[in-house]
Amino acid sequence: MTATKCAVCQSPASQKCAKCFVTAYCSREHQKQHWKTHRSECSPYRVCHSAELGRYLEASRDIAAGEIIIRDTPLLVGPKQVTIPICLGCFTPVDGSYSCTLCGWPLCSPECEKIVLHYPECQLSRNRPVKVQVNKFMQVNQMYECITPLRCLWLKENDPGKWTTLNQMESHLERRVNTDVHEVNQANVVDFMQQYLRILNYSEEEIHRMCGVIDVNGFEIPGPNVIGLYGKACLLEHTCIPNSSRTFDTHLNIIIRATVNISKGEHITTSYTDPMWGTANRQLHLRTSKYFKCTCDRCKDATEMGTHLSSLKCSQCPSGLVLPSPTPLSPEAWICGSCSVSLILDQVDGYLKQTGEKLICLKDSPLAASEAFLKTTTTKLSDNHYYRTDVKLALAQLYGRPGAHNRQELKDLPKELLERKETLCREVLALADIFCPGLSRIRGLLKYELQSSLMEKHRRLPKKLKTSAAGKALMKESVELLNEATVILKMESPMQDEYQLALQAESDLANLQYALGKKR
Ligand SMILES: C[S@@+](CC[C@H](N)C(=O)[O-])C[C@H]1O[C@@H](n2cnc3c(N)ncnc32)[C@H](O)[C@@H]1O
Repeated sequence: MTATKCAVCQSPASQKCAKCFVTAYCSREHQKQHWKTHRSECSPYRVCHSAELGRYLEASRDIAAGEIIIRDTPLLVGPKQVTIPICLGCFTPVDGSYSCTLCGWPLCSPECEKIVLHYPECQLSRNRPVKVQVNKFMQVNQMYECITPLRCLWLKENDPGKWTTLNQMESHLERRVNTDVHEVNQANVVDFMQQYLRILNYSEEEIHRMCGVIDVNGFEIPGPNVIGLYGKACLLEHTCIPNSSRTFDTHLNIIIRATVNISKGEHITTSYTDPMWGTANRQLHLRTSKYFKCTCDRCKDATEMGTHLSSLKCSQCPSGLVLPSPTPLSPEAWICGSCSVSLILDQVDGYLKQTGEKLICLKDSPLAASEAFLKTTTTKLSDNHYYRTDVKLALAQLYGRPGAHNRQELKDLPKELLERKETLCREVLALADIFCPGLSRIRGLLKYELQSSLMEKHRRLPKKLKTSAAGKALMKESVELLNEATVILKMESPMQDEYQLALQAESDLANLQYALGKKR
């Protein structure tokens, strides 16, 4: 990532731009000469290092919300470790009807055989006396666990620059040894590569290191079951209230944008987990897959910035909330803030596990089952509890969207359900404002849903009320929400459903503006 050649004359460079710390020069004269070109591209970040975080990114100047901070091409992309058989050229599911004529790995067509992405495993799998044979389709197949590590290892001989970048990435290998994940990788990646594919030119340690690099640094690309490794974006540190968002373009480049204004000197952060999860779940995910303990302000605060996203309701006193104590980072018990009643950890974990299982069953049930879940959990979970918020988010999006179990269109939704949609949108949006502030995807989605319910409410007003002060305020709020939703969702990748919603929002906005213009 760090340039070592002068950006002007390509000779060895000893000085770097003091703003971005990325572009390098051999002399002050060449730096001055280059400034006219460099000014517009001067990176808005610099790479820093600390004992706690390792490498991280800091804003080298003020960055405005919405600005692109990083646009990074992948070092490599490959299937996620756990996947059904997919084409190793275009990543669509395969059924075995076509296989690579050179190596035997299933592909979807002869065209995909020519896709360069497939070269690494194709070349490396040819040591076998007979071609690779895959027999299990449409179900998770462990044979694919070796593909992305192989694509990393192949760079050793074929692209030393990328190989160096991969080896600078954190693998946490020493912490993975003797864990379940290491054991599984030994069997499904190392042994499989050495015994089945007969690939013997990489050490066991190198293979395990690449498995670690993928787990710690890989970005899941939405949609095609694919993970990507990116040399710059991997330097983003985690916080539980991030100031950037990520999306991918159709070439699988990653795009990191500021979701809020970031001042010069502030760290640029992302979230490795879902910011709408509660602290215990975020901590568990970070500990077991990224190998660190997050100590951000949110994680240290048992109330999660006053939202009580993880709190329970006390069964012994009317308004008490039960919180992890003495700190959510290492709880020893859960204690009511009002009456001090104490619950042991196993009791809380057991109840949450049971409730989580009920929540999973709601996925294909009628919306009334989700409402019943909210009703029954109201005495035990805080109003904003993450389980309840998860259900509210789903309901906020599903009310007014026709589908299974006779789900109705917005125009047919009974008045009380239209109001319910509005309430749910507002409740979840208030939490997203705190945990995913600014131009985040979830806020864009919720703003779109909220405006649709307000617009429908306005449509149902009697004619004379439409032009009353209340009617106008309703329309004004809807238009503002639609505008904001369009701006946010338009930043999404065209591969994402949200982008389609952005196009819908844009067309709704144009129609609305036309209609309003006509009325004036
Ligand atoms: C994707 S890498 C980030 C770049 C990494 N710091 C480096 O030097 O290559 C993820 C790793 O960075 C470290 N890290 C990121 N965010 C952190 C945080 N908030 N607290 C502590 N460590 C963090 C952890 O070691 C984590 O496994």
